[in-house]
Amino acid sequence: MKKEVIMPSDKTILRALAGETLPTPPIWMMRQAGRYLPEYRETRAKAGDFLSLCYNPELAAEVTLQPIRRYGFDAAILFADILLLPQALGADLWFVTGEGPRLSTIKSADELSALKPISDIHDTLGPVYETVKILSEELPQETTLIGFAGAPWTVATYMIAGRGTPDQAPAHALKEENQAVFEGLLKVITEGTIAYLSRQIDAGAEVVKIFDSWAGSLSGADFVNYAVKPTAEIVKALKKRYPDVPVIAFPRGAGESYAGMHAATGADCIAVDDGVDAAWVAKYVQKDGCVQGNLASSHMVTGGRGLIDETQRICDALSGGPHIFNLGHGITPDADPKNVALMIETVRNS
Ligand SMILES: Cc1c2[nH]c(c1CCC(=O)O)Cc1[nH]c(c(CCC(=O)O)c1C)Cc1[nH]c(c(CCC(=O)O)c1C)Cc1[nH]c(c(C)c1CCC(=O)O)C2
Repeated sequence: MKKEVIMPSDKTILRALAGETLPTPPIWMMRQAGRYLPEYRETRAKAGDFLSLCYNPELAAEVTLQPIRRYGFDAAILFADILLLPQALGADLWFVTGEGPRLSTIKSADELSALKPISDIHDTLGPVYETVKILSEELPQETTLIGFAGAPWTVATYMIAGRGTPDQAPAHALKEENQAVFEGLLKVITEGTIAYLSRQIDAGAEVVKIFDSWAGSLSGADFVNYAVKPTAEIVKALKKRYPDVPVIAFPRGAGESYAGMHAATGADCIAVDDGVDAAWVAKYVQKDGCVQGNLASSHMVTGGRGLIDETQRICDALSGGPHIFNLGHGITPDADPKNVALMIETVRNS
């Protein structure tokens, strides 16, 4: 039988990113490959630990595909982590079970200059590009492949503190106490991210997303200089090389500063967290282009009528423009896989 050929422009995620208002929003979910899925836990156990999974192209591709098989999401996101880039730059990286990441820290000019040159990062990141390549061959043809990296500020907060922090205090302290080292580190991460995302695109990523998970802890001029500008620089460099590859920017916690972010960053789509109301997003953000979001991930734990009503409310509020349905942040390990199916069913019948 002749296989129906789906052109890239028929992929719903790419159509939304190009600015099209679709009758039903396409959907994917942050951390869709993760610990809430028994099949993920099984593959992770086979890999040994989280980082071994990230650097094993066959198994990383397998966990990326699991939520696509189970749910038929419209996009797959490469399975990797934003902290692989610091590791590729020479930082030590390990994960403490139940606690999160640990890294060697960068706080001085000497530590900054001891990082590897950008051209060396691909030695470490090669397996990630291989994962992308496998996925671009194995994904269903209607599924869009998203590559990603962390935004410089967010990655810097981990490199400076050596771990996740509730308030990013060590990064704020370095910013005040040694601006040259702080800005030098952002510059290295910015250049590394451009190189890293370029290789992901070369390997087959059709969209890239920049995660600025801690953007919300910057305010005023700092928000502009350290969240908006580095992301804008990455977008500009990628657009120059790959004018047709859409970029999603996620300045989490930006609040009112989400307004104007399309123009400020040059991104095709702004992902919004659940700290802003969908009706507000429609009026002040979606008027400028595609938006992605923003169901609170707690609904994946609680489910029921609350999940259905809130999903419908978000779909309705954002139905007048380009919208990709997603959570406001990653799904948590305690989520019930049945609630994910309920969310998808609700979106597709909205
Ligand atoms: C800040 C950040 C990190 N990583 C990431 C961010 C930005 C997004 C966000 O704010 O959540 C991004 C990320 N991390 C992971 C992905 C894969 C793709 C996806 O499914 O979204 C993506 C896009 C896998 C992962 N990254 C991590 C896991 C869990 C690891 C495990 O299996 O034990 C997964 C599936 C580990 C990780 N990685 C990181 C932390 C703080 C942790 C520990 C917290 C936790 O355990 O959830 C750093």
